[in-house]
Amino acid sequence: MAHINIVLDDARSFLSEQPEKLQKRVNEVHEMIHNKTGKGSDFLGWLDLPENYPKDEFERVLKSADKIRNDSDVLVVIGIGGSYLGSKAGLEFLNEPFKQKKLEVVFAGHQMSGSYLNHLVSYLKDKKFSINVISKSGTTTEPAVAFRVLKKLLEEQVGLVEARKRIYATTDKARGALYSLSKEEGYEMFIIPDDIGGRYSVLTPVGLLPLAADGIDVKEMLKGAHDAQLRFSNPKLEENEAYLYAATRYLLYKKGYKIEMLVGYEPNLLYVNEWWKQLFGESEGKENKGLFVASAGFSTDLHSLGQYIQEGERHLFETVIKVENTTLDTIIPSVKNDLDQLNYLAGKTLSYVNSQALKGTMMAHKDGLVPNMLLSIPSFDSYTFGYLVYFFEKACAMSAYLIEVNPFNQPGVEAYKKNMFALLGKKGYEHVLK
Ligand SMILES: O=P(O)(O)OC[C@H]1O[C@](O)(CO)[C@@H](O)[C@@H]1O
Repeated sequence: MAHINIVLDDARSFLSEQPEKLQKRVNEVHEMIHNKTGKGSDFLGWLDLPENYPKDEFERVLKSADKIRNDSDVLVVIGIGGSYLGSKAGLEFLNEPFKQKKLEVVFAGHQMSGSYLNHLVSYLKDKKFSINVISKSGTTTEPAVAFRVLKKLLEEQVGLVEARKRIYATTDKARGALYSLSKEEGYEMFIIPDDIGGRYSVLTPVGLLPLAADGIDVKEMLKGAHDAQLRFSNPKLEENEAYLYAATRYLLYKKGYKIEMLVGYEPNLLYVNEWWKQLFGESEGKENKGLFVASAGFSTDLHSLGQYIQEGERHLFETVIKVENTTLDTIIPSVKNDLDQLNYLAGKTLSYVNSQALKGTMMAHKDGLVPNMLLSIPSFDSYTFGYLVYFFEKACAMSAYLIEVNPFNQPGVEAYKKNMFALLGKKGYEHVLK
């Protein structure tokens, strides 16, 4: 049975060719992925990771997570892009809003705001904290700067020896400044495998350590990913929802819909959107090709972007995530005088109202000539998160190969870095702005 359901009813009528017609091409790309013959095939380590997850490393992740919870009130996760978005998405997906936990997980090094870092330093001053610094290359400016500042703070707070026991480094197995520094200092180290790129790394220690430290059942998460791996190893479109999604978005793109919006109706999904945007944006946006990926949280954004989606330029389609069961709910009370005129909703749950908003919006957007796809997931649980991650990873590889780009590189992100380094006077970049 499919764990993610995909409903294409509101997309099909916009297509002249149906996704099932692409089966032959999908089979070819599937072979390319599984036989590792496509562009960038050195980066397919995520494909069977859930099945072959190294046991000893998994045990070390769990042990370190326990130690972090015992040592600290706060875990600072330092990383940017694929080195933080997956764990942030997982935390938001799985955690209950407003719940105070024994360990607080906060993020740093995901931007360059001096003000943010200054506030974080003040916040940490009278708290016990550990650091998980994550960088595959080990040389990315944002996390490196944040680490320099927070490492100093921790060393001043607890001394060099204890600080070394509270810093966990997740990086390459043999290269990069973070690798050398961590070896030198003797930090507990976790490896990001050579064949897994940053945006595909959430199921490696990149995501697992912060999530496990937060108390999330990462075993279940890997189980979900493993079941997705098994389901999506069959290329048949009628049994492979990841490929069906990829084929449909490809056909919509070919029809002139250049923007895909990922839409959720629960705030817990907001960072899944952010993670998904990096996954698809960095994988497909190259060689002047690729869907522009955007996102929205409804019904919030129906009161802002909703106007554009309904009546603006007709170049976008939506992929809507519906969560079938949210654990807690709110019943709308009945009031005597009905001054707010809401008694027609009395006794109904807010989830019911939300689901009618979803239905009504999909109908309205379809009428406004916006194709829609619906992905239903059962609930906010670790298994589903792992499953969803793998679903999008596999769909992304298929999607990028369908438009014939390398899903696993990101040459374009170097352009701004070169200019920035030249402007900052970094050695070796003097020629760039001449
Ligand atoms: O883990 P690293 O090497 O610090 O890289 C962080 C992020 O920066 C990029 O290399 C470029 O934005 C992403 O692909 C990556 O996820």
